[in-house]
Amino acid sequence: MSTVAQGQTAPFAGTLDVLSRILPANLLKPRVAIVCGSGLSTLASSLRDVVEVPYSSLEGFGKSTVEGHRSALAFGLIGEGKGIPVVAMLGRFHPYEGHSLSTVVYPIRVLARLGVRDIIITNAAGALNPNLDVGTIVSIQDHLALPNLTGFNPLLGPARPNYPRFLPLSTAYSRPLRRLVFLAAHALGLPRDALAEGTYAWVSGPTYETPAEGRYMRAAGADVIGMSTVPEVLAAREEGVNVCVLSLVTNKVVIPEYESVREAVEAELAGRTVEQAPEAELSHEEVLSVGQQKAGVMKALVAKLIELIAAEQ
Ligand SMILES: O=P(O)(O)O[C@@H]1C[C@H](O)[C@@H](CO)O1
Ligand code: HPA
Repeated sequence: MSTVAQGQTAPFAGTLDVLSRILPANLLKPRVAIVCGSGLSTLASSLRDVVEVPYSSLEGFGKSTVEGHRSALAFGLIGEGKGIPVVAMLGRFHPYEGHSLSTVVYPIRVLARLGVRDIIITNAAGALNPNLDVGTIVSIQDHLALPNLTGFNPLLGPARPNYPRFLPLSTAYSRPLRRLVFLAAHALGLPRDALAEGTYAWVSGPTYETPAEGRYMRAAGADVIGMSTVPEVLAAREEGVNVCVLSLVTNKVVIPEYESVREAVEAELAGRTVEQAPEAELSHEEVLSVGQQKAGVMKALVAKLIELIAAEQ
C-alpha cells in the first residue's frame, strides 16, 4: 500500500478496480457517503448487507492512526426495500498524523469517482460559542480555515484539466442539504436545542487551543473548532459533490477570562483571598467518550437525512 504524495498522480484506476472486484453490483455505486468523525464509527451501524473493505487493501489509502478511527470503508444499504446504497469511511486521515494533504483527501476523490453525489462529513469538535452545550449537533454553514489562507490547502498545485482553478466556497455547505438536516431533526422529534447552526474553524492540531487562541477564533466568528473536515470539504466541492457537515460538540473550549497572577499574589500578601477559577485541560479520551455516548442521536439524524435525500430524487 502506498499513499499519495503531493503532486503525484493518484492511483484511481487500481483502487476502483479492487472495489469493483470485491463489491456486489447493488453496493458498487453508492449514492451518499458518510465520513465518521472521532468516536463516531457507529454511524455506519445503520447500514445493512455491509461489506467492509480495509484501507490496507486499497492503493492510495493511508492508515488512520488516531484512537476512535478505524481503517475501512463500509458499503451497505439504508432504508426499507431495495435500500439506498451508502458508503461510510470508518476513520479519516488528519494532516497532524503525518499524512500529506493529498492522502487526506484521496478517499473523497475515490468516493466521487464511485458516483457519490452527497457527502455527510461528521466530526467531533470543541465549542467556542458559549451557547453550545456538550452533545449539541451543529449543522455547519461556513468555515474559517487559517491553514488554507496561509498556504496549507489541498488544492494547491498545477491546474488540471476539467477542474476549476479558483474554486468558489461561498456556497460550499449545500443549503438544500442543510434544509434536509433540519427536516430530519423535526421528523425525529429532536428538541430544538439538540441541533444548532454554526461556523467550523479548522486548525492543524495536534495541540488543543491555548485560551488566547480560543478567544481569537471565537472573536473571528467561529462557533466550533476541530482538526479535520475542511480539506475533505474542499476536495468534495472540487469533485462536484454536495457537502453537508455535522459537528458533535464533545467539549467546551477552555477560554477562561484573563486572570492576573500578580493581582492574586498582591491580594495574598495583603492577607486577602481572591477566587481563581479551577484550571482545566482537555484530553482526546474526553472527546472520544463524549463522542461515543452521544453518537446515538447523530446516527439517527444521519440515517433520516439519507432517507430524505433519497426521497427528494
Ligand atoms: O476526526 P475528528 O475531527 O472527528 O477528530 C477530532 C479532532 C482531532 O482529530 C481529535 C481531537 O480530540 O478529535
Ligand atoms: N479543539 C480542537 N479539536 C477538537 C476539539 C477542540 O476543543 N474537540 C474535539 N476536537
